[in-house]
Amino acid sequence: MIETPVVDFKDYGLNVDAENSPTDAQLKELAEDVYKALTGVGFMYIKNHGISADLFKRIENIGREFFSLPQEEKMKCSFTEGKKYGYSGVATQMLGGNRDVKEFFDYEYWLPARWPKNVNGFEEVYKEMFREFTTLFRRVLEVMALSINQERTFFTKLHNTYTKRTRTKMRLLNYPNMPEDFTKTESQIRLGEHTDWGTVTLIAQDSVGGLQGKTRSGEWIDVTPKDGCLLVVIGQLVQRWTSDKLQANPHRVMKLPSEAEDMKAGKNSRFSMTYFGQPDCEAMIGSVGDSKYEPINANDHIEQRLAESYGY
Ligand SMILES: O=C(O)CCC(=O)C(=O)O
Ligand SMILES: [Fe+2]
Repeated sequence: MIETPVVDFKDYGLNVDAENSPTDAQLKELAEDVYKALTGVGFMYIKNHGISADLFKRIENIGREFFSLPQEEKMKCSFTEGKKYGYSGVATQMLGGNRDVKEFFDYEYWLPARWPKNVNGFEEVYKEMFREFTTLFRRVLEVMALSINQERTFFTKLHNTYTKRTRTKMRLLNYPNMPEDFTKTESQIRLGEHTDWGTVTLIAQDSVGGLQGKTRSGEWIDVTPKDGCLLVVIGQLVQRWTSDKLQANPHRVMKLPSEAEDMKAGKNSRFSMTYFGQPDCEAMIGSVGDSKYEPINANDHIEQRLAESYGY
C-alpha cells in the first residue's frame, strides 16, 4: 500500500536559526528528498519542522473552545459581505460539487479580523501560529525551488507576506457531528475533492482521520494522521509556475470513521488547521521553461476561485 512519504526537515526546520543555517550539501540533500516525494506520490509529510508541540496544543485548545461556543456567539465573528474571512458555518462552501460539512475560522494578514471576545488568548495564539507557519512556509518554498534546479529565492521573492498585500490565509477547521437536519446527497462526504488555489498549503490534523490525497498516479490514499508531522500540499499556482513539473494535489475529507456507513451523528468531531500560502497580490505568475501557461495575476486567480466555491 502506498503511504505518504515523510521528509525530515531537521536541517532547515525552525529550530535552525540564521547562524546555524544549513550547508549547501545539507540543502541539496533535502531538496533531493523533496523532489522524490513531490514527483513520486506528489505530496509529503514533513517532520522536525520545528513548530513546537506546545503551540499546536495551545491553538487546538483555543480552536476547540471557539467551535464549542453557541452558534450565535460564533456568528459574531462572521462577515456577511463576501464571506472571505472570520467564521463560516456548516455548508457555506462547496468544493468539487460537495456541500462541505465543516465550519471554519479564517484569518488573512491583510484583511480586518473579527476575533472572538470570549476565548482567552485567541488572537495572540492565532497570530503566533501564523508567524511560525509563514517562516516555515518560506523555507519549504526555498527547498522546493532548489528541488527543481531554480535559485533558492525563485518562489519566495514573490512572497513578501508582511510588506506586500497577499491573500495568504490561516484557517482553523472543525468537522462537527453530522447535523440532524442536513440534507445529504448520495455521494456526501465531509470536504469535496479539490486542489488548493495558492502556492503551497501546510495542513495539521488531529488523530481522527478521514483525509485522503490523490497520488500522481491517480490513486486515492489515506493520509493517516502522524504525530508531529505537517502535510505539504502543492497548489494550483505552483503547478502553473512550474509548467506542471510540480503538480497540485487533489485531496478530500471522507466520512469520519465514526460515521462510516450512514453519516449519522458521529461521536467525535475532527479538528484541523491549514495555512494557505499565496504570493503577493500583484504578482504575475508565469511559468518556467516551455511556458505552458499564460501569466495570471495572483489576486485575480484567488478571487475567481472564491467566487466559484461560495457561489456569489
Ligand atoms: O481538513 C483538512 O484536513 C483539509 C482541509 C482542506 O483541504 C482545505 O480546507 O482546503
Ligand atoms: Fe485543501
